Amino acid sequence: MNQDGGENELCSLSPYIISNIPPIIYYIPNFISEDDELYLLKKIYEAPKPKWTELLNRRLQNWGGIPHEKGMIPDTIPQWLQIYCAMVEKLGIFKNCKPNHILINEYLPGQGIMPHTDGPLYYPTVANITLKSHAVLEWYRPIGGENTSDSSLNTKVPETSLEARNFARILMERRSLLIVREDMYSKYLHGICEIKTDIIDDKVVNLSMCEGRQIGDKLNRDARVSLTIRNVPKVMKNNFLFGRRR
Ligand SMILES: O=C(O)CCC(=O)C(=O)O
Ligand SMILES: [Fe+2]
Repeated sequence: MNQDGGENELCSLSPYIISNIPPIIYYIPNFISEDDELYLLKKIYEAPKPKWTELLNRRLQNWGGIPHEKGMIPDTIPQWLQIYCAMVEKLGIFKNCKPNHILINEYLPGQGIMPHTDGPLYYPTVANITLKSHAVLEWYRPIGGENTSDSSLNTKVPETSLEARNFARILMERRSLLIVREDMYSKYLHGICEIKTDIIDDKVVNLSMCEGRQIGDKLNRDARVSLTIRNVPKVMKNNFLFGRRR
């Protein structure tokens, strides 16, 4: 897409809004080039081993500081990541603030992330770049958040089950950008299932934006690396870190 800045950056994103879900998610295929993807992967895998935090179902690199209720102690973001933060910032999705935090997740086939919301430590907009392999992001209503006015949603499965609360799937292809804001950020939960193959079905709400994909496709996962780019509004000032200056 054209990444030139301008007065109406958000308007230029309107063709990328995913319809038939609550506001707002933008899906931008081919946001970065193949060369950018290779460059990012090279830099990510060059990071020293201690930069990785191993979790049970994925591993991650944290850049920019550790978000904290009392304020994040800011850490330098390397130039190779700042380039992509700037590309995202140009879209005009962070009003009066800039991306200052990047989480890099690596998922092997069969790994995923539990349903969650990103929470109040962040400005309520998240941008996510997918590298190396696709993923399917599952969306869930919160418990007690069922829409009873829609009879098609009435099923025999109790609404407390994850299956019953799962109302949409988004296919994130490699090199794409996903932007989540508003109710989809603050109200609904997202997660990635711990499976090795994704089956494309009619719950995939952005299928028409994914060239060459159709219902029934079986997509085997490779290792996927994602960049989650956010703003942490509360940051410690230097003089808090080193005591009061005299
Ligand atoms: O890897 C992804 O695409 C999702 C990551 C995520 O949800 C998070 O880091 O909060
Ligand atoms: Fe998340």
